[in-house]
Amino acid sequence: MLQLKQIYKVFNEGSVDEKIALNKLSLSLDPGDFVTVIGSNGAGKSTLLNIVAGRIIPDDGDVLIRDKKMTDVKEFKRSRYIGRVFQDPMAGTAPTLTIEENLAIAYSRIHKRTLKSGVSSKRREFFKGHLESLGLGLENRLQAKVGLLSGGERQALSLLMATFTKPDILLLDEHTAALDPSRAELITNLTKKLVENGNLTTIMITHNMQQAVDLGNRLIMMDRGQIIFSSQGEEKKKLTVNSLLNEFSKIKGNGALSDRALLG
Ligand SMILES: Nc1ncnc2c1ncn2[C@@H]1O[C@H](COP(=O)(O)OP(=O)(O)OP(=O)(O)O)[C@@H](O)[C@H]1O
Repeated sequence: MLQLKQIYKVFNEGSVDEKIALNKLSLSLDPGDFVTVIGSNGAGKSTLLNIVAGRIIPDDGDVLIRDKKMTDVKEFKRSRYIGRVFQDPMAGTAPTLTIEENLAIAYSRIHKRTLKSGVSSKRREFFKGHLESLGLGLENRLQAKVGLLSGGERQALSLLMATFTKPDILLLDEHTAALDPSRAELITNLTKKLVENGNLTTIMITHNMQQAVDLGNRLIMMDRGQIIFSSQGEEKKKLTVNSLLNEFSKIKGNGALSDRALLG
């Protein structure tokens, strides 16, 4: 579904601030793969997502989605293939528009010709059905302005908007990090459900090791622009936070490394 081939990205090349963000990174995801991404600050995790989304163009290497080269496909065009949820609950939705208007915009991303002024009753029922699946009662607040929702509700809506159009790739950029623990748990559970139901190919960055271990069928650890550890299938199911920390210490050759060193 997604292939990243030898992706190389350097910022401020040739200056004292030169930073190799991704160093010939390769990754291949099958349909339905759900990979959690961990790594220290500056490891290149966000750059990776930005390159998949088309926000950043790599200096070298290829991005392929469904075997189609994305090199010349601009970010706004890629949004047809890609759903994304950011850390900031304010980032994925329009506050001055209603819940159903926000959903209509997300829907129009893939069904261009169906964008009309107003929302038809059939479409409204469709939206309601999806909102019900969140279990937050938002299906009864279709006309509420999104700016009035709580951070957790807004992030749940962002998640729904990013997934209900069944994107080829779902990108989750620390999307639970800004929420309080109970809301974060709610969004984590919703993520699990929506990804499983839609069999969505997903990349999720997290600084929460437990979340990285619990979610998905694959896990990668990044450091200095490279994947330094990767686990999947049965092996991934057996991972624990401690075994991951041990793995990181072994690779970095420093037994004294702490959770904090890995998570930044
Ligand atoms: N637009 C940019 N200009 C210059 N340097 C950048 C830019 N974006 C990222 N970098 C640098 O590239 C490296 C990788 O950054 P990136 O944000 O991808 O890391 P990250 O793993 O997501 O880190 P964090 O966990 O702190 O968010 C860092 O050293 C960062 O300072």
